[in-house]
Amino acid sequence: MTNKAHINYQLILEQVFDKMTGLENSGQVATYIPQLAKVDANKLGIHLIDSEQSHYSVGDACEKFSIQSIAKVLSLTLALKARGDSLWQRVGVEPSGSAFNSLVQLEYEKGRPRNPFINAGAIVVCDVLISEYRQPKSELLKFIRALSGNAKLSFDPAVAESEKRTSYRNNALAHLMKDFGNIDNDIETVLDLYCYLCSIEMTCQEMAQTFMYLADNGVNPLTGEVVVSSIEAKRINAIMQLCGFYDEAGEFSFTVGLPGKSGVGGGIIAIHPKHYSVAVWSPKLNSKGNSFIGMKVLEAITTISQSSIF
Ligand SMILES: NC(=O)CC[C@H](N)C(=O)O
Repeated sequence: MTNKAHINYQLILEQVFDKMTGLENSGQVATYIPQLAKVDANKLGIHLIDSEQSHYSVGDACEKFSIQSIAKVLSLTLALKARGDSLWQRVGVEPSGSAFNSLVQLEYEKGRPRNPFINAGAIVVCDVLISEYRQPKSELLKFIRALSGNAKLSFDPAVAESEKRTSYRNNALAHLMKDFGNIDNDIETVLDLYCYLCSIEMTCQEMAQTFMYLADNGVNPLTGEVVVSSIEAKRINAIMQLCGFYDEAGEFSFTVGLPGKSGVGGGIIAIHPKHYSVAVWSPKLNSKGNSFIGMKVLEAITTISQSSIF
């Protein structure tokens, strides 16, 4: 990796953090998963790791939160390792332009989700993981623990069970896809894995570390292990760029200019390939389900440091 030498990221993060405390946050915490509504809405953490493995941190960067849809990048990576290019027969790589849990396109497009980051696509990816692994939950944890360097990372069963009880839309998506022949396994088993996947908890620091393989051509910089080929890392970043924010992917590209992925827990991961990975957490969401302050933080970081991919 090359380094954007001499950028003082710590100073930039502190500047950005101060700027955010003065900003009105008109977002709302997600309440449709009841357990998520219990979070302290005023948290803000940012953590950046550069190409030399230097860490920069401000605010609540060491507090755990529910990573929700950000985990879909990790399940996709594991499924790609198992299936390679044949995975794309089941799920596409086009932006949806729709909400993360929308049903509309799925019927028109015969049960093949537009991409792996909308709920329908991530549910198909979970179906693939169940077909590939005897114990997909442990396999996922093993994979994510190796990336993060933390052998204790885990699911939050309270969040997973809370989501399972209220997962009406995800049930509808899974049933529709089963009808089109795009779900092989039992729907309850698939949704169980999906809800546990979304319930993984991490701190901003752990998240920035976990995703460093996408800043480092597919290599886990902690171990030197090749997680995916550089071509696959490029492709995953490309899908994040185009699909990581649902119907706000254009806005994220426009204002931030990095591949990224959001979750309804208020987290966002963004990658500057070959330079850094940055995680931000602020629980209140805008109307598209993306962290209101998180988007502003990343816009400020790429603007002040003049380091976007564009
Ligand atoms: N955008 C998200 O983070 C959504 C994930 C959430 N678990 C859901 O399925 O609704």
